[in-house]
Amino acid sequence: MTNPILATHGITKTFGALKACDKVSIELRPGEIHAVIGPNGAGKSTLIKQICGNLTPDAGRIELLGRDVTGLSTQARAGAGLARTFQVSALAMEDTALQNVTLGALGARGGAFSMFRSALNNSALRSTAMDALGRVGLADQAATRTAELSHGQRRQLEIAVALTLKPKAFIMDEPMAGMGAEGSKRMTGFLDRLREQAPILLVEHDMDAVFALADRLSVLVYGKIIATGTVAEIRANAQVRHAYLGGDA
Ligand SMILES: Nc1ncnc2c1ncn2[C@@H]1O[C@H](COP(=O)(O)OP(=O)(O)OP(=O)(O)O)[C@@H](O)[C@H]1O
Repeated sequence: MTNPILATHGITKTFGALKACDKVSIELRPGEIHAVIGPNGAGKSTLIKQICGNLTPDAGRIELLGRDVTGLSTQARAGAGLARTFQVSALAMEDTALQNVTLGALGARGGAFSMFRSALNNSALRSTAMDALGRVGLADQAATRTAELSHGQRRQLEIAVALTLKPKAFIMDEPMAGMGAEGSKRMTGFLDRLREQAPILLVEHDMDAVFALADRLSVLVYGKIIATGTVAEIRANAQVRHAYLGGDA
């Protein structure tokens, strides 16, 4: 089997007496969307925070492209290719779409933030940024102020910023949150195409989106993965139906 792009090996995190993550092992393979689902408080955010470096596991390790990144900072992990999106929007609303992505590309090149205005005229950065905008379908909006973009377009713009870092894996935290039915449908189509750029570890409560997108799902309940499998396997899993999806799922 192909080597995973990202893997956790038995990561565990306790808060006092609570095991929020209990020996969680999960793999993200090339080209796949792997969804992590589970009831509120199951430990999904705790898992993502450990993968991205916002929380240190008590035990276990995290590997990106076979390299142990457990001890690395969030920035070092981002530099190594881990792109987390939708946690907090870092977009500058008064800047254009192109300016926002150019600043992202500047970050990718390790430039000092104070130099950023002159970077907006740097043609290499500009072409990297235009390429990223094109890849998320926002080339026509390059000169549009970010504040004028729709909610869904801003999410696409955040992904364009992430693309300038040449991500090896996307970690997405509820990309459908705050979207209406139409927006969710558009976003689903968008993420379906995005997996060609890098595989996606997806935490999402919108089950229609999850079932439409996920190649594999892992079900987290009380900090433990109770099942990993395809949509069909998970739907048919009696333990999952009992613990999470409800008898009729
Ligand atoms: N910093 C913390 N200190 C203490 N307990 C915490 C902390 N962070 C999370 N928890 C607890 O750990 C458990 C898992 O929380 P977590 O936020 O990871 O769940 P979740 O699956 O992401 O939930 P949701 O779907 O509601 O976002 C919960 O019981 C939560 O109250």
